[in-house]
Amino acid sequence: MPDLHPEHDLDISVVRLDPDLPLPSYAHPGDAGADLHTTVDVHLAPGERALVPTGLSIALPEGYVALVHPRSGLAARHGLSIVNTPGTVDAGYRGEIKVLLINHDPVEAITLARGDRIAQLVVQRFERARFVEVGVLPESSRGAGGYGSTGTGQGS
Ligand SMILES: O=c1ccn([C@H]2C[C@H](O)[C@@H](COP(=O)(O)OP(=O)(O)OP(=O)(O)O)O2)c(=O)[nH]1
Ligand SMILES: [Mg+2]
Repeated sequence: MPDLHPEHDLDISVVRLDPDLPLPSYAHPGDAGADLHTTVDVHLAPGERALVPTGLSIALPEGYVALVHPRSGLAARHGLSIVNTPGTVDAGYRGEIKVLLINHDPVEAITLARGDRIAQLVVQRFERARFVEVGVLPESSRGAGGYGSTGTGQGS
């Protein structure tokens, strides 16, 4: 798959714990999410969840995080999602990346086969914050408004 901007690519070391399954891969140039595969067959009854192995361990450079996101097609068609979406893979984590899948469909079971694409990994830079305690916060236009404070219509 040709890259849109190969100069922007970031090398990430990957160990395949299951050498028969592929590395994470982007379906199209410019995609944010690289697909992850299950190494096992999975059967999820309605409402059931399972921690599913991907057969991958990675070493992210410091200052990067990998987020495990659901795939929208599986979500729309079958109600498949991730309990802790997005899952957070820390830069120091060397264990196997796992996906906490859940079947949100009220009646249909979901069956996945070893090798199926179950989630997508988005690699991002992040800021490490220093939490500086103060007595009073600077004012802002929003203030403490939230949870629907601006309404649900077309606006003012
Ligand atoms: O969807 C996920 C979420 C996390 N992890 C791995 C990588 C991450 O670095 C580690 C810990 O995740 P998190 O911090 O979300 O879990 P925790 O419950 O806070 O556990 P811990 O106390 O180990 O941080 O588990 C995954 O493989 N998949
Ligand atoms: Mg944690």
